[in-house]
Amino acid sequence: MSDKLKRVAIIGSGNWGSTIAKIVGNNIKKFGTFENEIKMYVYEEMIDGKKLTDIINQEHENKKYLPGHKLPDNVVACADVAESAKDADILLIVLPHQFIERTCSTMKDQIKRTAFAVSFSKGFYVNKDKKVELISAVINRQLDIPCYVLMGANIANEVAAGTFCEATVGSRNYEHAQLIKGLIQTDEFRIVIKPDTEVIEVLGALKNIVAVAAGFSDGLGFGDNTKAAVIRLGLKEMVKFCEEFFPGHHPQIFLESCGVADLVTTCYGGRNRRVAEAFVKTGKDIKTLEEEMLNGQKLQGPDAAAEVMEWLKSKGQTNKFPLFSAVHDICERRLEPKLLLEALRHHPEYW
Ligand SMILES: NC(=O)C1=CN([C@@H]2O[C@H](COP(=O)(O)OP(=O)(O)OC[C@H]3O[C@@H](n4cnc5c(N)ncnc54)[C@H](O)[C@@H]3O)[C@@H](O)[C@H]2O)C=CC1
Ligand SMILES: O=C(CO)COP(=O)(O)O
Repeated sequence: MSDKLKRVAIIGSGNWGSTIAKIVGNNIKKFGTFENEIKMYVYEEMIDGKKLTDIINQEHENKKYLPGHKLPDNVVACADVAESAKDADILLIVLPHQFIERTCSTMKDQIKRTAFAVSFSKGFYVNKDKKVELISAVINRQLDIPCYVLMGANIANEVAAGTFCEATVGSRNYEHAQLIKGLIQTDEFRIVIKPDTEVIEVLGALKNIVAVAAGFSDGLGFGDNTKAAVIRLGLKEMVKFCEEFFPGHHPQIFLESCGVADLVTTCYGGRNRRVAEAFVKTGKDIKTLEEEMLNGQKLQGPDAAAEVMEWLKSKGQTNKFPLFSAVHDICERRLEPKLLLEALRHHPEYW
C-alpha cells in the first residue's frame, strides 16, 4: 500500500519554502494520501553555532527564515539537494530564482523519470548567451520532467499565520493539477487551476518590478494616488508584455490571484516595496539594503528588471515599457529616483 503513495520533496527552505512545507506537511498528515515523510532541501548555514538542518529537525522550526511557526514533524531537513530529490514523485521547487539553474544541475541525475515539478519561484533566467528563459523552462530543461507553476497574492508570513488567501496553479495536465491541488489547498489557502501556465509565471515575475516602482513612489512621499497610478501603469505593461510575447492566453487570467491580486499585495506588503522605499530614503544600494533589512532573504524585483530589459533589448522593444526600464535604470543608479515620475508622465498610455 505504502509503495503506491507518492513521495513529495520540497527544494528550498526560505520564507516561502518553509511556509509551503508547513502547509504540505500538515495536509499530508491529515489526508494520508501521500508518503508521510517529506524531505526539504536546506541550503546549509550555521545559526549561533548550530546547523540550520539540525535546528529544523530538532526544534521543528526554521528559526532564521520563518521564525515563530512550527513545521510538522514529517518535514525532514536535508542539506544534500540530490538526496532530497531522490525518489520524489512531486518536486516543489521554492528557491529564489537566482539559484534555480545551479541547484537543478546538482540534482538532475537523481530525478525519477515519472516525476513532475511545481515552480513557486518568481523571476526569469538569463543564460550566458543573454537568452532569457522562464524558470519553469529551466527546470524542465535541467530535470527533463514537466514543470507547472503556483503563483498568487501570498506574502509568506501571512500564509504561514493562516489568514485567508488564494493562489493560481498553472497546468494543462488535469491529473497532475488535481494532485497539486490536493497537496496544497487548505480552507485558508484556496487554489484555482488555470491552463495559461506561461502567463501565470510571467505575471509572478513582472509584478516584483512594479513593486519596486511602488516602493520608490513611497520613498519619494508621493502618496496613494501616485502609487495607484504606478500599479495601473505597471499592470498595463504586464498585460502588454504577455500579449506581445505569450499570445493566446485567456484575457481573464489577469483577474486571477496571480495577476492583479499578487500585484496589489506586493506593492503594499512585500519585501521589494520595502527595500525600494529604503533605497530612496537612505541612498544605500540595493545589495546593502537586502543584507541589512532581510536577514538572508532574497529580493527578486531588481534582478527581474535586469532580466526583462535583456529580453526587451533582444526584441528592440524597451521604449514600450517605460516603467520597467525606469525601475532598472534607477536600481542601477543611471536615473535619479524622482525621474520615475517622467516615465509615468510620458507613458505610451497617454499618447
Ligand atoms: N516570501 C514570500 O512572501 C514569497 C516568495 N515567493 C517566491 O518564492 C521564491 C523563494 O522565496 P523565499 O522562500 O521567500 O526565499 P527567501 O527570500 O527567504 O531566500 C532565502 C533562501 O535562499 C537560500 N539560499 C541562499 N543562498 C543560496 C544558494 N547559493 N543556493 C541555494 N539556496 C540559497 C537560503 O538558504 C534561504 O532558504 C522566490 O522566487 C520568491 O519570489 C513567492 C510568494 C511569496
Ligand atoms: O511574491 C510575493 C507575494 O505574493 C512576495 O513578494 P516580495 O518578494 O516582494 O516580498
